[in-house]
This record gives sequence, structure tokens and C-alpha cells, in this order.
Amino acid sequence: AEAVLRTHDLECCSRPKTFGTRKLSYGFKDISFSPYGAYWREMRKIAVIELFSLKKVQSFRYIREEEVDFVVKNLTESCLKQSSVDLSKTFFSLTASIIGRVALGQNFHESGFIIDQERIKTLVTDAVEALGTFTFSDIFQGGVGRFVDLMFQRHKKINKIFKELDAFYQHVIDDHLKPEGRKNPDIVSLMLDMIDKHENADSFKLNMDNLKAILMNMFLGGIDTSSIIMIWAMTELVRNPRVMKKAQENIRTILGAKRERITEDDLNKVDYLKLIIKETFRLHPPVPFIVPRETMSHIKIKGYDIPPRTQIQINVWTIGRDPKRWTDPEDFIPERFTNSSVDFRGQHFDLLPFGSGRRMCPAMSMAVATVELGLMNLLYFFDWGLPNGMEIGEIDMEEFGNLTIVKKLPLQLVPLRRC
Ligand code: HEM
Repeated sequence: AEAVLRTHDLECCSRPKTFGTRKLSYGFKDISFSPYGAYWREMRKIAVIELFSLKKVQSFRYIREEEVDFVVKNLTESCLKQSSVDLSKTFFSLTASIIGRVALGQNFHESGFIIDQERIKTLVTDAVEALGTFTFSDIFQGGVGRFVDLMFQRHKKINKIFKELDAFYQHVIDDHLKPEGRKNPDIVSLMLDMIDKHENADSFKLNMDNLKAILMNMFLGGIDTSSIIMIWAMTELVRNPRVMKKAQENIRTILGAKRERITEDDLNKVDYLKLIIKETFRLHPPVPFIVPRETMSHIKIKGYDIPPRTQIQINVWTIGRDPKRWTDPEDFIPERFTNSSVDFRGQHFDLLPFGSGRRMCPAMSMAVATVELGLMNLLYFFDWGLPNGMEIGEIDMEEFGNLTIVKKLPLQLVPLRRC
């Protein structure tokens, strides 16, 4: 669709039934990414009010800060060896650790955890890819599509991934159900408390499947996306030394030399980094087609009639590079946002990395806090070089993926400790 959709149009859309819910409900019931219908309204209310509210995001601040400190410590060790670092891996590990601790109260670095980070990476990557792949049921709703998918075993791989994730969630839930099991204020503990409270409610009753659906949403929606935007931001910065230098000078001047730690108290002091993040979202939205929507009622766009239950794909990647909307759209120029009110919070339809309207990303504040803190630390403490005499023009910019778009080749850079 052209970028002419008004907020009202996005309000008239929900998720297509075939997206997530059907695909993921083959292996086991009711575990879904982005549920649809009346059920999602209750789940979304819980997510927005109880799990991703600003207060909750603040309460997990210490986890983000500790995990970013851990990255800085590891990078400092790599500096001593003067070796290159796989920043794609570093960022994935950072976001996985944060989500792991926020959601489950457990850390993937800890030995003895039932699943290691490499396996989580494989599962999350495969699951996101499976979600973004069209199946016959997407096109032929009802029995025919499902039958053809069954014939071609289109769901076999998806089922396998989701069964493994289900077993993992179940294990963590069982641990939380043991006496003394709910010692951390993590999402599993919070939801188990809610399930207890809801037990006698007349209306919507939360159950274990709802809890697993929330965990699935957090794992598949939160790990990949936040790491992707940090990878692209660092890639653009090394390709644009002027911007990198300006960003580092800005951060180091404002925060002063010899700081031992950068915390979230520092985030609002530095403006230029915020412009860099906006510019990265414009050129590299991690979810280029946002997540599929379906019209709930008849709507009219630019004179075209769109009937109910039509699948809508909104190409925010193209909107972000549209020469009618942006000057020099292919260039990385954070200054374009100086004195501009355009933001990514769902109100400006030129820039929609988190979507908009009733199904927009409920965890935007949490994601932005992670991205800002991570990048600010990397830019304050380190200078960054290319490995093995590589030239800027040789940095590979190929994209890869379907539902999320990642830099195809890992980003390898050499850190030099500065501050
Ligand atoms: C930079 C990071 C992120 C980006 C770019 C992003 C982007 C998006 C987009 C484009 C959507 C669809 C919005 C729409 O249809 O209008 C979405 C939905 C969603 N996101 Fe995020 N997201 C990010 C981080 C996160 C995190 C950290 C979490 C959870 C921990 C999360 C959880 C969700 C959930 C649960 C939905 C589905 C909401 C619904 O269907 O009602 N996202 N996200």
C-alpha cells in the first residue's frame, strides 16, 4: 500500500487468521504469535498495561544495564587481543540475555540452563523465518489450504520448532511453580500471579497457554528485532566516519571523560544518537512489511474499495526510501531529523518501524531503551575499525530474511578502548 493509510485505516485492521495463529496451532493448541479476534483484545490489554507499561520497563532497567556492562567488559577483553568481534553475535546475545532475564528470570550465560544461547538463536531465527514464509493456508483459507500444506508437509518444520520452544517454556513454568520458584519479578512470575487471581473471574480467564503465547511473542518479537537495528546502526556508522566521529564527540563531550559506567540516566542527555537511531529505522526497519494486517471492515484507500478480510502488507522499507518523501533517500544523514517532528512512535506515516494503531508494537519503549543504551555504551567506550585492511567500500550491505531483515553477513569490527 502507498503511505496514504490514515490511522483510522490501521485501526480497521487486525492480524489475518492465517498469520501465526493457524501456523503455530498445528503442534499444540492456542500458542500463537499475535492472536486475532476477541481473545487478542484481552491479551493485548494485559501486555500493554501489565507487562510493557513504562513503569514495568523501568523496573527491568537494572537488567538492561547489567547486560550492557557485561558486553562492555567482554569487548574490553577483545581490545586487549586486538581481534575483530562479531557484533551481530554480540547484539543477538545481548538482546537474548535481556529478554531471557525479563521474561524468565533466568540467564542464558548461566551454566546448567536447559537451553544454550546458540540453540535459542537457531530456534528464534528458524521460527521467525517460518512465520514469514507463505503457506497454502495463507492463500486458500479453510480446508483446501490446510490439506495442501499437509500434503507438502509445509508445517512439519514449524511444528518441530514450536514443540521444542513449548517444551522449553513448560520447563521454565514448572520451575516457577515449585516452592520458592517465583523469586524474581519476571514475566512468568507476574503472569502466574495473574492466573491465580483470575481463577475465580467470571469473564476472561488467563491460562498457561496464554502465558506461553506471551513468551512466544517476546522471544520471536523481541530478540531478533532489537539486535537487527543495532547491527544496522553500527554498520552505517562505520560506513559514515563523519557521523561516527560526530556521535562519539557528542556523547563523550556531554558525558565527560573517565566515566566507568553509562546508565539509562544518561539517555536523554545525548540528542545526536537519537537522530542516528531514527535514520537507521528509516533505512533498515527490522520488520520491513510490519506484520500482516487484515481489514476487518470495508475501507476505501485512494478511491479503491478494499473489502473486509483482505490481507494488507505495508511496505515501510519502501516508504523509508521514497524519493518523493525524503531528500537523498539512500544516504545516511541523521541531521535530516534535526528540527523535524517526524518520529517512529506511530503518528508519522513516513516512518513506521513499530507499526501504528491498535496492533502496533506494545514493547517499543523497552526496545528503544535497549537500543539506545547498547549503542551509547559502544560509542562512548570504544573506537571502531575494520578488520584486516578492509576498505569502507567493501562493507557488505546485503539483506537477508522475510519477516525480519537482517544484515546477511555478520558485522565484524575491531574495537579499541578509548574511554
Ligand atoms: C527494534 C525493536 C522492535 C521493532 C522494530 C518491532 C517492530 C514491530 C512491528 C512492526 C510490529 C507490528 C506492528 C503493527 O502491525 O502495526 C510489532 C508487533 C509486536 N511486537 Fe515488536 N518490535 C520490536 C521489539 C519488540 C520487543 C522487544 C518485544 C517484546 C519483548 C516486541 C513484541 C511485539 C509483540 C508482542 C507484537 C504483536 C502486537 C500485536 O499483534 O498486537 N517487539 N513489533
